Amino acid sequence: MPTHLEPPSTKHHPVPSSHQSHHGLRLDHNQAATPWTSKSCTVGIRLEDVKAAADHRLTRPKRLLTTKTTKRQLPGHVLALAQRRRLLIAKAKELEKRKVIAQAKAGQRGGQYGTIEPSNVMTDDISPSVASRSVTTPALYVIKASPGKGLGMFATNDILQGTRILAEKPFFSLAERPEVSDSDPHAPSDISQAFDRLPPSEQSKYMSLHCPERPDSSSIFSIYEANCFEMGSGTCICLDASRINHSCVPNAYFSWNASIGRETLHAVKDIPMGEEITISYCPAYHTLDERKRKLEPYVFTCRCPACRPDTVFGIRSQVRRQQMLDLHEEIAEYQEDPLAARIEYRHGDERSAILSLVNVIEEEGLVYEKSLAFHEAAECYLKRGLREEALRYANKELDVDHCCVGKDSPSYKETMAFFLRIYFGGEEMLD
Ligand SMILES: C[S@@+](CC[C@H](N)C(=O)[O-])C[C@H]1O[C@@H](n2cnc3c(N)ncnc32)[C@H](O)[C@@H]1O
Repeated sequence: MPTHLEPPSTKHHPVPSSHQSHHGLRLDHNQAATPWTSKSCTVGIRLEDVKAAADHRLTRPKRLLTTKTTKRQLPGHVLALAQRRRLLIAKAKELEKRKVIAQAKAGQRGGQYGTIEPSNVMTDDISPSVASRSVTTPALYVIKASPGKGLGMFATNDILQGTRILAEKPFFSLAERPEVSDSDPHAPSDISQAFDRLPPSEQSKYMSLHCPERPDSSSIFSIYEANCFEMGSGTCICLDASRINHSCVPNAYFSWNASIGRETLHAVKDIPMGEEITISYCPAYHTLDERKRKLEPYVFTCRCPACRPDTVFGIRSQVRRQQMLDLHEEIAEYQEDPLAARIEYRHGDERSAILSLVNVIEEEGLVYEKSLAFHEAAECYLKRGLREEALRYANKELDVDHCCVGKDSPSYKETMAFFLRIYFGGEEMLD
């Protein structure tokens, strides 16, 4: 089953050819190796964080004053940045205030990226199983029939982009055992033993989850494969999250947040009340045929806009997905051998290939994938000594990560660290 893979500390570019293991809702993108440089940071800018980090840094005078870069940049440049920062902070506060008002009007609680605490966020003083059960009357979504798809998750309010829709504790989990198989790190016996340890009432909840008809395997195994999510180095079942259906152009993003020990779901677009909330069970860097193959274990035919070759969007999507793959390869080539790449490819340099990739991703209506592209763009500008541009793209990366994983996610914090390293001195500051 498709699984959201959120590695604890790094993000990697997707490499379609090596994507083998999409069991359950395990999201593959984090797992994939990549010819691109691995990304060691994460998400969306909150100016308060920049300010807090800046203040923190300024209270560490020794390090500040012994930094070659800082000494060189203190005059004028720092003052201008500080001035700009003050203006941006004021603007961000105003925007935040407006968003809170808008969300209050929409009947939601909270009002910023990642700050909404939906009613299904469980407290630590109840067991995961009880907690999962308590997710029956969530504020932002309802689980109900989705025509042709079984059950699905639907927005009960207008949900703003970046809102944390769900933060669910695992119902039960399994440590990964790569020795079992590369593509399927869980032995059926691991799953049935974990199942046997559940109390009968929990077993019946487990058995009520969707079970694809697969004659080759037991129901307990098929249910796990069709419903499990990546969870650090293992996988888990979350009762509500398991009801989210797939779209190749999803409106939400699912990831494991190790800081809070929960699977989180964020709106990557504004989701109108009544709309189905969807995630992608497989990586975006796949052609239509490849996606079909990846989705086979789930035993359904995807009819999302990207999988409709009878529509204009569907036709164009096929071109774009191929472009994404080609650009991915081209960027890797520029990083490995720029001279050879310049002869072979039309873009002339890595930077313009990355910017083309960002455009294609945007046209395709994908969001999370932009984070990696923005990161590459930031690093690329940094390599050329174009710090302001690098900062601009690191800032965009931070925004995407903020929207997709939330500020409390370790990967967001890594992206913030990356952003701040550029902000405070560029590449020389990278340690
Ligand atoms: C993790 S479950 C999702 C919730 C499930 N619909 C339910 O009733 O519990 C995965 C299963 O949902 C169905 N499904 C998911 N996305 C779908 C889609 N886009 N179209 C049709 N069926 C879908 C498939 O049967 C798939 O095996």
